[in-house]
Amino acid sequence: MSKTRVYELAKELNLSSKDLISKLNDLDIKVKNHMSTLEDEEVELIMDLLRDKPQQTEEVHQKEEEDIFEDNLEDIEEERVYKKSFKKGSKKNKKNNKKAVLTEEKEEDEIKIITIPEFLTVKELAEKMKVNPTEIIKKLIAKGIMVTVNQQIDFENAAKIAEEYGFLVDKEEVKDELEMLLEETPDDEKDLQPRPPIVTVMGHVDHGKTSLLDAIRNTNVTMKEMGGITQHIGASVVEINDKKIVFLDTPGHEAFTAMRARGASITDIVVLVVAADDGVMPQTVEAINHVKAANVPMIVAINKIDLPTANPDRVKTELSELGLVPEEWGGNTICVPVSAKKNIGIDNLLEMILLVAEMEDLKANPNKPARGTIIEAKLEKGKGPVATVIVQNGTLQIGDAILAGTVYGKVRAMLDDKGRRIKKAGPSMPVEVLGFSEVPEAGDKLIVVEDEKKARELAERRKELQKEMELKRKQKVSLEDLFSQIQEGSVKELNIIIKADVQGSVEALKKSIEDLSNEEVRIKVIHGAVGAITETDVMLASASNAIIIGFNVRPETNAKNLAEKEKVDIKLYRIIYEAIEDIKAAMKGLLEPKYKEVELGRAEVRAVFRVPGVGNVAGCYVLSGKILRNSDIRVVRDGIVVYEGKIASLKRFKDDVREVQQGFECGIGIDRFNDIKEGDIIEAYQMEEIPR
Ligand SMILES: Nc1nc2c(ncn2[C@@H]2O[C@H](COP(=O)(O)OP(=O)(O)OP(=O)(O)O)[C@@H](O)[C@H]2O)c(=O)[nH]1
Repeated sequence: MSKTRVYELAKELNLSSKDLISKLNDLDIKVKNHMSTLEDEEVELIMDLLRDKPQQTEEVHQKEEEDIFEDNLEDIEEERVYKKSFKKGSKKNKKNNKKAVLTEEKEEDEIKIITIPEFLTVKELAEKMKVNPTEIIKKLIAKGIMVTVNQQIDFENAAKIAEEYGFLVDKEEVKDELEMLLEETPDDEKDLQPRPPIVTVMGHVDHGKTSLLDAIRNTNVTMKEMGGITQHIGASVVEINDKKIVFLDTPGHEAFTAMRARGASITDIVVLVVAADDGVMPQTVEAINHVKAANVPMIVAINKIDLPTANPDRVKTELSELGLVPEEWGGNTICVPVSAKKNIGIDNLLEMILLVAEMEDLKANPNKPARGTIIEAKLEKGKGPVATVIVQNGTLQIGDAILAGTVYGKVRAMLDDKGRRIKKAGPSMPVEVLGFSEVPEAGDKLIVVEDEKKARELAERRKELQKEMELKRKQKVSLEDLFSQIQEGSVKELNIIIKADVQGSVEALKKSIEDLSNEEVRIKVIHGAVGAITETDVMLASASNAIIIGFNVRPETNAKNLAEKEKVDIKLYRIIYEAIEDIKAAMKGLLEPKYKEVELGRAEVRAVFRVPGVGNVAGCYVLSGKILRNSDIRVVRDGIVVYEGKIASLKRFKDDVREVQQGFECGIGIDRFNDIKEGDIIEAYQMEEIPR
């Protein structure tokens, strides 16, 4: 018995295969695609039913046949290419130690996200999902959509297919001209040339960051030849073995993370200074955590080795305890002993920086218009707005039309770090640029555009957009919406910063919180330390999209304001169990806070009076908001909560009052708390029910 293929019958009936398939399906005759075969009875049945139906033109048929032919050919080709690329892909992935992509054996529970534009070809969709395009064509045909690999399908159909493969689908946003300009087109490998590394120095207070930077600048041969005149432009260039290294002049992880939070990650290598006589200190740990979060390579400079009390081995032991095992002990942390004061080991340190730079394979394309980042900017008398730019790719030249944030201009003059006028600045080079219309902001990206008119136009457009953007500003992850973000697939890793009153609590919280990781979300404590929540913590949270958990500590006022601005979620707890329960509940989507704390005001204790029969009364000045007689209060000493309770008495002079406003003095007696001290902050708050 001969078998008829769907497309043959379609031709016979002058129908498109798509129409025929849908009719067959209506008749409960299940066929998958145009290549499926039909039994004779089925052919007869359909012929009977469709005999009188309108005819399809010959051209449509011709086209369809051609498509099918082309389709089959391309399928074979695609299959070949696909197999090849898959083999290559998996090898490469293995090498890069990345998660294996796609495939027959892909993990079932892995969350896969795909971004699909308004229109894309079957081939593009197949590449995005790393599946065989033939499979997609089959699925589309089954839906009655006849396409070939190179034909476009719309977002809706592509999304349906992607969902069948278990992908979570995101729609690619249409980018406007500004965004397109900001997006850098990747360079061809052949156009890339090595560029100098950009280095930031970090470390604990007084461990010698500034001295080390000075020593580095002074050992520099070129500098000596030049007579050693440095001009402060925010970064300096040193040369060793004919190779350049760029040092950012503002040491410390605060500046580093603040830039990162603004999306300006310019540091290639970090030099962590640890004093050999003092060892690893709290800010050393903080710096390490900031660097780890940014995933930047780090070299340790063990400083002050000239001191008789220096103990480099102790530093190495302490570093090892933090997971930074020195190379000489079998690890991969480069440690260089130095003395900034006595000029020992500086050259060695510079050589190590070059070595790491080489391993990092830092490259850029000097032969194209520049892109860079503003690292400092100010208004200077006689010069107008000046800004230091670090060129990150391309070359900046005199006369270039530039755009940085909402500021535009034309490069009128450029000065290098030695104060010399220069005409062009290549990759990694810091230069002071004159010619901006206004003072740009540090952290702004600088791009070169075709002419000044365009730069001005774009700057103005950006100003308008800025207001909108301010509103739409990327909402960081918060505990309340964690669950929906997990479901959307936008959160796979939840970063947390822990600040607590004692180290024991930091450790306990860290352990219990990290244990909550499941297959959907990995919880990672990126930083944990003792003390109040600072602006730096908020910046780190902002840069790493983290939530801050404060245990028995409070945010500093500036940190609180910054958190609001940066949309960083700060959660404060007094009981470890509650913190853990909240995160657990948030991960399951069950977190429904019924009450919210509303701050009323803050008062500073300026004097403490002993009132016989009553106890201690705090003479206070209301710094902000107001203090209510019936408000809940907490006493905060150096950022740490020392007591929580109620007000026992609130007085203005001798009179009992119901409230005291900002800017007034008052006497506050605290219920069951006598240990009040000068300098304490009394925070007044109320619990408000949150409507569901
Ligand atoms: N003996 C000795 N003293 C050093 C060395 N390096 C720095 N110092 C001293 O250590 C002190 C602190 O050095 P700075 O360079 O100011 O340290 P810093 O890390 O920049 O300090 P902050 O900017 O306050 O964080 C100064 O008194 C320096 O003279 C060194 O190699 N040996």
